[in-house]
Amino acid sequence: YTALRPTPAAGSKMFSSFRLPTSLELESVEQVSHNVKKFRFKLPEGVSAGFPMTSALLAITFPSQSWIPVIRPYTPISSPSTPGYLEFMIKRYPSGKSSEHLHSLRPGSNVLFAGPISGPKYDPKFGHVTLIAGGTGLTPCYQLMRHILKDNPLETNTNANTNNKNSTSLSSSSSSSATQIPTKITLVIGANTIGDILLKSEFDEWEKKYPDRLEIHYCISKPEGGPERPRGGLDKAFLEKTVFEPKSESSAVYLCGPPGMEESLAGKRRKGGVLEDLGFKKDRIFVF
Ligand SMILES: Cc1cc2nc3c(=O)[nH]c(=O)nc-3n(C[C@H](O)[C@H](O)[C@H](O)COP(=O)(O)OP(=O)(O)OC[C@H]3O[C@@H](n4cnc5c(N)ncnc54)[C@H](O)[C@@H]3O)c2cc1C
Repeated sequence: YTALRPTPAAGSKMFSSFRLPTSLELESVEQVSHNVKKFRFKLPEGVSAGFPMTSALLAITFPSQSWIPVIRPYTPISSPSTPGYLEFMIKRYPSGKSSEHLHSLRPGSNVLFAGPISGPKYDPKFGHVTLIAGGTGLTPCYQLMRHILKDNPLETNTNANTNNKNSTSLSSSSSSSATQIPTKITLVIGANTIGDILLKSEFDEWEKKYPDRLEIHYCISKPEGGPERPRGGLDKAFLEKTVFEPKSESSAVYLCGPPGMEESLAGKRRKGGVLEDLGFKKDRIFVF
């Protein structure tokens, strides 16, 4: 997987190779919804983030009421190969030690970052990737999607795969085929309201730009003007209707969301769970 580490431009350095926690200056803050802000931190000149897929960085903060540092992982939404800055989408939790502190910061403040810490690996041989996200669980899914669709648009997939709902054929062999098949993506998003969906305009744009590679399903628990769905709407019945046939050797699923959602889909202590019931292989179920 080291091949997935982005190649820096000649002469540039990578933040992820810094050994010690590094203080970064907050360049700008944008309120994107009632409880989410987008933060842009300056990277030193000529330095790109350079983290491997998938990764998060650790923010080390010192909220005023806390005498020990608070350390929390956050997923950069900016490209690892873009020099000059790092961006995050961060939700404020009521009484959240780290998130309330970060939301109180103004441009010019500094935050200490360490890492990266590695999340689940991504293999370009996956012909079809299903991403299931609840709440801020969208940020790692966004990071991986951007990598698959944009940063590495011409990845080679040598395993034949099932790429549409009507096809149930398995990869007939793992041997290479001459054709290059770009990885397809199904994204399933769970949120309270449409307004709570982070990065919605980016997803809309990608859906238009990559109609043959990307399909997005929304599971909204409080739809405007419609009946409320019970909490935990990302259940077996919903996924059965939306997720592609996961029977191919090259299908993988990644999920990130509240602990209850992860447990129900990936199983308690990763045993059983809805995704296995739906036919995903255990070693192809990844939790961020
Ligand atoms: C790998 C990884 C990547 C992450 N990336 C992001 C990201 O890009 N953006 C982002 O906003 N967050 C992200 N998180 C979550 C983040 O690390 C913190 O957990 C979150 O900001 C809350 O920390 P806190 O100190 O503010 O809250 P705490 O002081 O730890 O908790 C305060 C209250 O909030 C509740 N709470 C805390 N976290 C959650 C949660 N995830 N879901 C529901 N309730 C919660 C707690 O139950 C508690 O009641 C990520 C987490 C992981 C593990």
